[in-house]
Amino acid sequence: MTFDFDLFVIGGGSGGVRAARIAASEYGAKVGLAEESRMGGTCVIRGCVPKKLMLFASTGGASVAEARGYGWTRAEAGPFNWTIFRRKLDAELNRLEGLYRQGLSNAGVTIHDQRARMIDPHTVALADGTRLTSRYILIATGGRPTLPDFEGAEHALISDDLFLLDTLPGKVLIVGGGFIACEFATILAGMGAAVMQVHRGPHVLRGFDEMGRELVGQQLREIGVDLRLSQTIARIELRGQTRHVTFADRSTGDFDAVIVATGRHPNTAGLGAAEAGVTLGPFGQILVDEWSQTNLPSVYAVGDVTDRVNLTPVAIREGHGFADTVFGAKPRKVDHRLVASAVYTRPHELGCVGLTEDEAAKHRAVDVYATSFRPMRSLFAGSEAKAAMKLVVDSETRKVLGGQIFAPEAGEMVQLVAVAMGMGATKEDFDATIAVHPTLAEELVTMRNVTRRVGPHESVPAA
Ligand SMILES: Cc1cc2nc3c(=O)[nH]c(=O)nc-3n(C[C@H](O)[C@H](O)[C@H](O)COP(=O)(O)OP(=O)(O)OC[C@H]3O[C@@H](n4cnc5c(N)ncnc54)[C@H](O)[C@@H]3O)c2cc1C
Ligand SMILES: NC(=O)c1ccc[n+]([C@@H]2O[C@H](COP(=O)([O-])OP(=O)(O)OC[C@H]3O[C@@H](n4cnc5c(N)ncnc54)[C@H](O)[C@@H]3O)[C@@H](O)[C@H]2O)c1
Repeated sequence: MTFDFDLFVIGGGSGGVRAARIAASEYGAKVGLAEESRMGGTCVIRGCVPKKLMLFASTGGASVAEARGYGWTRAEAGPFNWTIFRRKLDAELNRLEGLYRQGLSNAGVTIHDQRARMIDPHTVALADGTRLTSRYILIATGGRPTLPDFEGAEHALISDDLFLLDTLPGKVLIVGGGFIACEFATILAGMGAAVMQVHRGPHVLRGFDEMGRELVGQQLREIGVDLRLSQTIARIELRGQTRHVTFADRSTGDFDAVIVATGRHPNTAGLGAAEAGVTLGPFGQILVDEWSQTNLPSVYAVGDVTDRVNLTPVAIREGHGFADTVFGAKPRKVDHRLVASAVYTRPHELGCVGLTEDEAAKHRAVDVYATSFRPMRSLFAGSEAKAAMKLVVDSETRKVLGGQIFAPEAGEMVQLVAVAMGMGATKEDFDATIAVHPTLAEELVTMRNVTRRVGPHESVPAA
């Protein structure tokens, strides 16, 4: 049987672009790709990249305050100009989108700037009605924000909208306690908005290590966010330009904008995958095996649409692994166990890798090494902000099972801890490493004493 393509990719985000480019440029496959919006997907256009640039912009005030603490007595940030930032942000995203397109074109990928839907295990239909056949189909359609079901939810913004604002709202309500809610509360507070954040649970960042959950919540309050825990939103009413919000406990508040960041779900609605015979999970995710293959031999899926670990580098690795396996005869699975990540809050961010203390202690005896201190740089400038680090160590094998870092640029540090842990480093390997001084990261190799022992040998007191 002949096909129009060897591979047809649905979705031009992190996973889809990488798979298409590698299959075409390294393995000579004839590849088509459909993207219904902008090339680059969530990360480049409405996720990691613009978010981090906004974060950098939001730290101007804090940097200047620190400079004053070092003797630059007349340092003054003045007001933040969103219009100038937006113009530069748009230009940067256009540049990056151009690079993604160029990369695909250079690799010989045929780009279709429209929505695609699956018809059968070898056929897709484009929005203009064109039908195309392919030996393999890769679904890489990502995820979409989940809107909670409350009255007036249509008056709320989602994270996609924040990069397109014409003006910065003065008074903002953020709903949620995950990555996105905590990062945007930090960003908007840094840019000068009055921010209230409501989260239904007792601590932000469900699923993270307790240490980080408590410290991020505390820091949000310290930077001026009015964090309300165990609280939810019941209704939004539009009163002129104002969002009048009623909370679950019947208290009310008026805001210029309400931002909902209550999770994301796999983007499979209207995709035709289920109708074509692909098995979906209960949340609409495409079910795949360790090779990213669905129940249909010709159909694979990578990235957020599979709801494994929803991060850009994971989607990229899955897309690359798929291309190597299917077109390069180099079978490559993705190991999802030791994926490091960071929550970009300020002044300290949270870097995490491996097991949390509670996860590790469920099945084995664990030694926890923890430290908390005021970093030299901010302390000198007059800040009381505390950094914290934790290593979770298997008592028997001495392997480091998890690392938590709450500090400036913790994402940069935890990346390197992940390398050591991937190589199976023990606590003694960390101890044998001579510190770089004076740095924050040296604490990772100088924590000598066990702070506590948890798990099956919990009764044994720490030395
Ligand atoms: C605000 C925010 C901040 C984030 N920050 C980080 C971060 O700091 N670090 C990190 O690692 N991750 C971050 N993420 C997560 C990261 O963006 C995703 O994990 C990553 O983009 C997933 O890549 P993907 O290829 O699976 O999907 P996506 O990048 O979402 O790409 C899917 C693409 O498919 C297109 N599409 C969908 N359906 C169709 C169709 N039927 N036809 C044609 N095209 C279609 C979409 O338009 C989209 O471009 C963030 C996410 C958000 C929302
Ligand atoms: N720095 C990063 O790497 C980064 C940053 C942002 C996003 N992301 C990715 O994007 C994903 C989505 O982020 P997110 O913050 O939207 O999701 P999340 O799953 O991290 O958090 C969702 C939050 O919404 C709350 N929630 C859910 N339903 C609710 C309801 N009905 N009412 C009130 N609260 C409700 C949850 O309790 C939770 O706190 C993340 O899981 C992550 O994979 C990564």
